[in-house]
Amino acid sequence: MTPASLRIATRKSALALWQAEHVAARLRAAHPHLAVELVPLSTRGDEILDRPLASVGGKGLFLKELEVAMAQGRAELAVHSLKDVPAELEPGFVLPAILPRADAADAFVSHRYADLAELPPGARVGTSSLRRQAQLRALRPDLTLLDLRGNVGTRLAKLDAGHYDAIVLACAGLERLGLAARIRSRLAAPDWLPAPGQAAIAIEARAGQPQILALLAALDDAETRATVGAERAMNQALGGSCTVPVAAWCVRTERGLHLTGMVGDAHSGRLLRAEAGGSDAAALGRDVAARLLAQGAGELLGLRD
Ligand SMILES: NCc1[nH]cc(CCC(=O)O)c1CC(=O)O
Repeated sequence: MTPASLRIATRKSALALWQAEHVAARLRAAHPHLAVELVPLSTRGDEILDRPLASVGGKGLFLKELEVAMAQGRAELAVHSLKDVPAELEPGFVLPAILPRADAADAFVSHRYADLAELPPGARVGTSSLRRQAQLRALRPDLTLLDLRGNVGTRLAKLDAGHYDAIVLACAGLERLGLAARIRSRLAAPDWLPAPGQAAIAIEARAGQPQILALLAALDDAETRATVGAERAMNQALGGSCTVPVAAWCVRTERGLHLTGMVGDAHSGRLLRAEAGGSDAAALGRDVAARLLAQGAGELLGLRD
């Protein structure tokens, strides 16, 4: 039986609520008779704010409580930033829809400086992402990298309070929150790569409910699924989650999918890069992962903790 209403489990940050509202609006537009409501919840990833996420460990820190809500029948779906979704889902869960990707670049945000090159030697840059730290180290070994956790608003407030000369955030998050004016410059491919799946919103639901999954699949964007699928397959083959210094960027060209991948070391700034083309997203992801491993990526990934 087709359900008359759907409940969306979401985190309570402004960005998460924006994304859940966006999905709710898209679902109402696709299914005019469907009632859609939000179920805001707190996750461990939101509560632990005093440590870098990489040190908290455990994949899916932002997902667990939302999956519990779905398992207990308190919600039919959850909305996530795809980059926070581990390459391997918990058993019994699927991603019936991946929405069209927004700007996947990172943003350089600063009051005094227009871009990375303008920063004076030793400038203080805030980010707790090992992926961003590794790329900053590689491009500017002189910088002082400082931890910066919290939701987007908290991070901007810490920059505004003078704790940093610049910070790095996702462009997509700033744009969704109406904060695009804070972007001084974009850190983008080919010089800089995003997290696998960055800027894509994913819907998660329990497997085995064909009617519900069919309603949700109406929002799926096949093109985004293919490109982020390659990025996530690469990450999975490297054993990655959002807490390892792995970056990936896949685009569609006239000749098919093209994937560039990177593995870095946040301390030394050593970066390994590989790229390849292909037609099958999963095979392409494994291909680029194998090229990175052949260059010694396993050692870098093992070194990180
Ligand atoms: N880790 C937090 C997170 N998860 C997704 C986004 C941005 C939105 C997106 O990538 O879809 C952010 C904020 C950031 O990295 O600045």
